[in-house]
Amino acid sequence: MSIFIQNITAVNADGIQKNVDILIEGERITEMGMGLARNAARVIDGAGLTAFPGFLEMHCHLRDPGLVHKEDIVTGTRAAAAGGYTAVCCMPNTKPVTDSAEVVRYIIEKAKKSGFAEVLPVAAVTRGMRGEELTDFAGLLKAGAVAFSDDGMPVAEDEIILAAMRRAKELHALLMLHEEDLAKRGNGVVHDGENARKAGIAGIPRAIEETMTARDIFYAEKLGVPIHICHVSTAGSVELVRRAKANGVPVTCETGPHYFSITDEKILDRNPNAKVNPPLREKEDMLAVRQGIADGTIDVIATDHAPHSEEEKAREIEDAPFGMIGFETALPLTVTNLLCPGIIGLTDIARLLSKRPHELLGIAGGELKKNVCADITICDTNEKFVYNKDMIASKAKNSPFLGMELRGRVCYTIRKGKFTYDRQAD
Ligand SMILES: NC(=O)N[C@@H](CC(=O)O)C(=O)O
Ligand SMILES: [Zn+2]
Ligand SMILES: [Zn+2]
Repeated sequence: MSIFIQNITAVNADGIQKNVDILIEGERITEMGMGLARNAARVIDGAGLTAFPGFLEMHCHLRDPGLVHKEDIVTGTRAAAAGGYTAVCCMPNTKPVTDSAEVVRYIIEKAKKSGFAEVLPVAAVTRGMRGEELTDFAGLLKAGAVAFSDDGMPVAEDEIILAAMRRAKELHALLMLHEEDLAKRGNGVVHDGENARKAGIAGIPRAIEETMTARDIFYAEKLGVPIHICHVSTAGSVELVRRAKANGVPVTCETGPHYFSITDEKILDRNPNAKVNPPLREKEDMLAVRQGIADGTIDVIATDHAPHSEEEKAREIEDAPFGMIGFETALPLTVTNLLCPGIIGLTDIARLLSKRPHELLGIAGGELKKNVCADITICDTNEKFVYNKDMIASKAKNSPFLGMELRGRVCYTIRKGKFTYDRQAD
C-alpha cells in the first residue's frame, strides 16, 4: 500500500521542516519534500499535525511469557503503537526469566506473528535474575537480545557486576542497570519524605538509588565500559550522571514521564497506582529531572511501562506491586510538562523518544528522510483530552494519570509502511 502524508510538520532531532509531503511506498519513505504529486492509495491531511521518527521504547515490561494476566505481547504492543511506538525493548523479568535463547526467540517470533511493534528483547544479566551467575551473553545476543538487564532487581554483588561489565565490554553489549540497594530498602514502598510520614507509609530514601548509581559509575569508569542507568528519579542521581559525563565516563541514562510530571503528593491518598520503583520523589527532584532532560544529562525518555492486573492493584498500597503503565501517556506528558512550558522543543522530542534510543542500542532508525524505513509517529501536539480508562489499549489500567487533562495526542503510527495505530479508525 502507498501512503501520502500531505502538508505536515516533519521533526527530526536536528531540525524541523514545515509543510512537507511524505510519500511511503512499500516499507520505505520514497519521497519527502514540498509540493509532491499526490498519488497514493491513502492520503493523510497533515495540516496542523507533526510527524516524528517512530518512537523507540528502551524500557518496558510486556509480561510475556508467563505473566499474561497483566499484559502480553499482543496487548502490550497494541498499547505501544497507540502511544506512537514502532519498537519496544522488553525487560526480562518474565516467567521464566528471559535468560535463555529459547525465551528470546519466543518473544521475537510471537511479536513478528502477532505484534503491533518491533519487539527487542533485553536479556537477563544473571541466571534467573538471581544475581549469582552470568547468563550466556554471546548466545543471547546471537538469539536476538539487544541489551542486558536484571531490571526489577539490582545486580547487588560487586564481583558479579564487574564480571558483567567485562563481558559486556568484550561483546560490545549494553548493560541497563536498575540501581537500588535492596538490602537497605526494607519494607519501604514510597519515597521517604514528609508525604510518606503524613500518610503513614514506610519510605525509600534517595540514597538507596544514589549509592548504587555511584558504584556503577565508578566501575564503568574504571573498566571503560558503557553503561545505561535505568529510571533516574532523584536530583542526586541526575547530578551523578552529569558529573560522570563531564569526566568522560561512558554513562547514559533514562527517566520516565512520571518523574518529570508528578511528585510523591500522589501517594497521600494511598493510591496503589502511584506506587512505582524507584518511587515518585519530591518537587526538587522533579525539577532536577526536567533540568537534566533540558541540558542533555538525561539521554532518553523511557516509560518503564509496568502493567499489573486490577486485582493486584486493588490491594493496600503496602501489598500492591510496584509499577505503572506508560506507553499511552508518554507523548501527552512530554508535551504537557516539557514542551508546553518551554523546557524542551519539538526537536528534543525526536531526540529523546527516537534518535537517542536508536543510537544507544546501535539500531538503524530515528530519522525521517528519503529512503529510510517508514517508521513514523504522527501527533497533534495541541489536542487536549482527559485521560480515561476507556482509551487504554493495554490490558492493564494502573495509571496515576487517569482523570487528568493532558495535551498532545498520537493520531497515527506507521511501522514499515503500515498503520499500526489509526485513531480515526478506532
Ligand atoms: N518499575 C516498577 O515499579 N516495576 C517494574 C520493575 C522495574 O522496572 O524495576 C515491574 O516489572 O513491575
Ligand atoms: Zn527497574
Ligand atoms: Zn522496569
